[in-house]
Amino acid sequence: MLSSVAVRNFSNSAVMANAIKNVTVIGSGLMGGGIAQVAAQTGHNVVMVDVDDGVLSKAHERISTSMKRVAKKKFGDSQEEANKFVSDSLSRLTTSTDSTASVKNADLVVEAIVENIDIKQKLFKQLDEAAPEHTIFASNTSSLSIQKIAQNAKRKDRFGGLHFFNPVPVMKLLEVIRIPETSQATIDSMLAWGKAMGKVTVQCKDTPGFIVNRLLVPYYGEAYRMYERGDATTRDIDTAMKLGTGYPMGPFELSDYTGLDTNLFVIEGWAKEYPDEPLFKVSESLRKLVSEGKLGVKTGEGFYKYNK
Ligand SMILES: CCCCCCC[C@H](O)CC(=O)SCCNC(=O)CCNC(=O)[C@H](O)C(C)(C)COP(=O)([O-])OP(=O)([O-])OC[C@H]1O[C@@H](n2cnc3c(N)ncnc32)[C@H](O)[C@@H]1OP(=O)([O-])[O-]
Ligand SMILES: NC(=O)c1ccc[n+]([C@@H]2O[C@H](COP(=O)([O-])OP(=O)(O)OC[C@H]3O[C@@H](n4cnc5c(N)ncnc54)[C@H](O)[C@@H]3O)[C@@H](O)[C@H]2O)c1
Repeated sequence: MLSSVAVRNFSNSAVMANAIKNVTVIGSGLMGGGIAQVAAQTGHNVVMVDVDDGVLSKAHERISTSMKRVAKKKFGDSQEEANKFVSDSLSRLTTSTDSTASVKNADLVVEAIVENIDIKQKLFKQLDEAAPEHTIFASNTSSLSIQKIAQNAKRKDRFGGLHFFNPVPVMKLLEVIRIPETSQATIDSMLAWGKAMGKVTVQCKDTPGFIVNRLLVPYYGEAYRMYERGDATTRDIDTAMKLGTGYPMGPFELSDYTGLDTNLFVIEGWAKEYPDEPLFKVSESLRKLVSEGKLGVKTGEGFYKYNK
């Protein structure tokens, strides 16, 4: 069942025939859980997939908590409407540990599993054999090439990138990425779906980091080096960027928030693939913190300490 907002958005679009109703999200972690949540909230039928029921049950709990926050903001005055929003949204969300069975009715599959090229390629090869002809495949990868992820899938015209931002229920942006083979009909469907999800879409080619992460990596790198040289403290750099440019978090706060292991993994991967690019140089302070298990907010310490 599509929500009235989703229906209105689709009917405004030229791609009504390709409207996406059934969405399968593979991976129920930080990002997959958020994508599944927003898809269910905006009227899509969602199957959320992960490796075991324990992981799925924790994801379901996180989604339910986050939906209550969204509902409180949306229907502040009316507890009844808020409860209805949460229960209606949750009724559209089912879970599965069988990724191939989960795509049988999918119009769109969004992959948000671990950032590993071999595992992603293997998954899409299996899904390509199991999914209906019309199903669009998309990856939410932060740093890998969509073209490489799509390598083993035959449906390259129905393959692209849909890059969401953390926290998904709050961040308005969705990057829509095309590979050379992606058809215009696929791009149109992905753009219309992004709009139905309540996101603002931007389009770009399949280059490292797309738009946001391509700019974020050098920004982080310069901030880390400024701190390493002793030019300014982490606190002062963060304060400067928040009050001087209006960012909600400074580079060290944001690094701790996204996870220093994730940042290091991305930057190291690019440094290896593009050894002549000085903007992708790995920072020693980042390497040291990760080697000490200080991964940011999730471990209670990164560039800063947090109350767990
Ligand atoms: C090295 C390069 C690679 C990096 C790694 C990969 C990066 C990746 O690919 C791309 C990214 O994501 S880049 C990263 C991109 N991300 C950024 O750049 C993030 C930058 N930071 C921000 O935009 C803000 O600091 C936050 C929105 C995180 C928190 O907002 P705040 O005002 O500071 O603090 P607050 O008081 O907590 O929240 C206020 C209200 O927001 C709502 N709400 C919040 N979380 C929610 C949730 N999970 N559910 C539902 N609702 C949620 C809620 O209404 C809450 O009110 P409540 O009364 O408490 O319910
Ligand atoms: N964390 C971020 O800020 C962020 C932002 C944008 C994009 N991304 C990208 O999104 C993807 C997921 O990141 P995350 O932070 O949600 O990771 P995460 O570790 O929180 O979640 C990944 C989930 O995928 C599951 N999984 C692993 N292999 C699987 C398989 N074969 N089948 C089904 N489930 C499987 C894991 O059990 C885990 O629950 C990555 O590609 C990452 O680069 C991350």
